[in-house]
Amino acid sequence: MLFSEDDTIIAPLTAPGHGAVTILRLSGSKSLDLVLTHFFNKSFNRFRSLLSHYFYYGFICDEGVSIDEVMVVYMASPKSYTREDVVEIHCHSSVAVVRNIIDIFVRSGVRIAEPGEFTYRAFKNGRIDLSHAEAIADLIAAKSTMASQLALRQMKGALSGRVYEFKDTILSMLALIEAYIDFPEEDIDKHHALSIQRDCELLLSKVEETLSGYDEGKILREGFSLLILGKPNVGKSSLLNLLVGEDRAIVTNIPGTTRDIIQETITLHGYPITVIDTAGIRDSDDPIEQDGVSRAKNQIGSADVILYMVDGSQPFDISIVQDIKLLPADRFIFVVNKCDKPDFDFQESQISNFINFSISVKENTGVEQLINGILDKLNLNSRHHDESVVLSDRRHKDILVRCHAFLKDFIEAFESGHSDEFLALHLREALQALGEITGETTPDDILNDIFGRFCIGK
Ligand SMILES: Nc1nc2c(c(=O)[nH]1)N(C=O)[C@@H](CNc1ccc(C(=O)N[C@@H](CCC(=O)O)C(=O)O)cc1)CN2
Ligand SMILES: Nc1nc2c(ncn2[C@@H]2O[C@H](COP(=O)(O)OP(=O)(O)OP(=O)(O)O)[C@@H](O)[C@H]2O)c(=O)[nH]1
Ligand SMILES: [Mg+2]
Repeated sequence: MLFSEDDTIIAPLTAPGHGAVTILRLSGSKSLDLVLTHFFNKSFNRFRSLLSHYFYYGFICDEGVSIDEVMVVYMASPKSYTREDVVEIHCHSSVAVVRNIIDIFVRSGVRIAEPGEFTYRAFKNGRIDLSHAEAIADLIAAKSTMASQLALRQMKGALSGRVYEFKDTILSMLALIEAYIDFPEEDIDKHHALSIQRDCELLLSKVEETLSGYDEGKILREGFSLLILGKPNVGKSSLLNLLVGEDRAIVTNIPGTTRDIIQETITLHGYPITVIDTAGIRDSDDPIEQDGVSRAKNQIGSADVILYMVDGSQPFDISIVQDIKLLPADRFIFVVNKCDKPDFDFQESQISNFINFSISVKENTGVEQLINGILDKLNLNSRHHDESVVLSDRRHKDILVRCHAFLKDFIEAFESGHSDEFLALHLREALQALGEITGETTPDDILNDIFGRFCIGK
């Protein structure tokens, strides 16, 4: 059982203790009556009723004692966030005031809402589907403009629109096949068979196209990590500072300056990026520095892109080749720094197998090309600002992969002339999978998990 659904619930929509005003939201059939009992105008008379969607000024009182000066808005069912009667009380943010007002309602039988419970009611009452609810959570968590735009597109139905379109196609194929189930002696006529085959192929390619946007969608939503590795003193921390736009890390000309992992999140070309600066890789007797070096190496497995930086004004250190062997070729870029120095002399042949960029952090040259190189490595430049990307959630991706497999099973069974019942089964499995995106067929434990991730008041 997820949440009980017929009681009236209350929670702050905003974080109490921060800012000037806190919004308390009540949802459920008792909301209006209970607020009317405690809401007085400036002459300290009770309001007899409230018009829906109008702001009212007044005082919340408890047994004749005024608790706070507030604004109240009533949203009559079904034109509200939850589709139930909703009343918002906009009160002052004092922790004491907020607690006192909530207490008044709890004493009258109102329950404190669980995280995600208002949105769950909006879902249960059919105002939004599940992918819309998930998009609301994404929007709240969005760290960059592009991530918030992506969430907003999903909220407006970009993903569910596609899912409903897929379902319609499957339903019409199913209708044709089911029509034949009642006449087992009849074979599917050529014309129908051709149209089923064509529809299914087209559908498969649309599902594939949607899936192909996932990598970019995931990066838009969650960003990616950029790990900076290299020998000591090559300019790793200087690059971090340049990208972040402030002196975040200590920079000195003493090799071994950085010891710990330093990470900062920035936005480049709209993508949220976590830049990770590390200790220079070398053998050292200093246990602190050694620990720093192993921390640096531990990041390799999880980083999305790895910059390996060398100092082009120094003779090529052969142990660089050893370092590079640790790095996954598909995720790493070689950067030669300090190209401003007169003794800069880097022999490309030494690393000719790798994509490489010459830069000067000091003079900020070559850095924009490097950034483009990083985005290329993640295939982001080519599809920049692509409105067609609608898939960013692992759950949705896994469902579409399952749906694709069921459709493949179907078309194979169809071409091998399996029974109509068997064919219909594959199509129903595909429909069932799609319903988990929009919420019609999502198991309760997954719903619990999704709504449990919301913050209080949502
Ligand atoms: N004061 C306040 N600000 C807020 C919210 C809120 O609930 N209260 N929101 C959320 O927490 C967000 C806005 N989202 C909302 C989404 C739907 C409805 C709503 O009432 N929808 C109805 C009626 C629409 C209409 O009036 O045309 C519906 O879709 O049927 C309200 C807010 C952000 N700002
Ligand atoms: N000429 C020149 N000097 C640079 C450049 N980038 C960094 N430096 C200098 O190189 C020295 C080392 O820079 P850091 O950024 O501390 O190097 P690091 O790789 O973080 O060093 P560790 O933390 O010791 O591993 C500093 O004196 C920087 O000012 C560059 O592009 N050109
Ligand atoms: Mg450093």
